[in-house]
Amino acid sequence: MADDISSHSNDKLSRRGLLFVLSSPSGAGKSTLARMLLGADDEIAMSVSVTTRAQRPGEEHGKDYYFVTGDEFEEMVADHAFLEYATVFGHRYATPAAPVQKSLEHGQDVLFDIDWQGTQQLYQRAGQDVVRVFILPPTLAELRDRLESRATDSNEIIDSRMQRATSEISHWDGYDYVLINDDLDACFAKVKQILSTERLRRARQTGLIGFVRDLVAE
Ligand SMILES: Nc1ncnc2c1ncn2[C@@H]1O[C@H](COP(=O)(O)OP(=O)(O)OP(=O)(O)O)[C@@H](O)[C@H]1O
Ligand SMILES: Nc1nc2c(ncn2[C@@H]2O[C@H](COP(=O)(O)O)[C@@H](O)[C@H]2O)c(=O)[nH]1
Repeated sequence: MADDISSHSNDKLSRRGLLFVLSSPSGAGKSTLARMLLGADDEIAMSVSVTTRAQRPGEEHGKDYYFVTGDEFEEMVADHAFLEYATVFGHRYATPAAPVQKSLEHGQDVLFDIDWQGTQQLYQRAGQDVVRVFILPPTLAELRDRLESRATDSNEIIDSRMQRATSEISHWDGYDYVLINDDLDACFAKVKQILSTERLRRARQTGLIGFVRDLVAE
């Protein structure tokens, strides 16, 4: 296991940046939106998760996920290396703490593509620093179409993801924003808008734009 994802000090998690979460039922488009955001915004870094699921064609270890065995995963749990972890579709997924801490220390916001269980855990730990965005497909039929046309999963896996979709959608009220990803560009524009609004809100809270207040007071 790479040192950069397993060595950490959880209790020193810096609070300077935003933890920006995108969740959705599988296939609604959160990874696509995440990629677009990373390409458009230098001030946000992706949190690369650890998983025990098999690598898909085209996925890169360390870029899309850190692919580990079940034993390696449980060792990292025992070492308190994770900010959150959950079982999704029968596989283990987790957010390594060390890279998140590093990004925050460098003044970057951090982007998470995690499920509702991980979002709840992150929110319990980091509270107001977390911005939670839930992405919905326009319809369940369209969700299936997207999973099929992505062509990364067998029919059996697609069926199981569709079966889980309704229960995942039932957690929408644990989120700060809910967006329908019908038109991709329109949805992306809303994601960017949410991020910039939340950055401004945070800057107001932390006094980073105190100089504006000083100017007005003069
Ligand atoms: N608005 C959209 N209209 C049509 N197709 C879309 C739209 N958004 C995403 N897609 C396509 O849908 C498929 C699923 O998208 P994506 O892989 O981003 O979903 P996901 O929510 O990250 O799924 P998972 O949780 O399984 O990783 C991809 O082929 C993507 O190109
Ligand atoms: N709680 C967490 N959920 C995660 C994490 N990384 C990904 N995920 C979620 O798992 C499903 C399936 O993802 P896939 O890439 O196998 O299709 C999806 O809902 C992701 O958001 C994580 O670190 N923690």
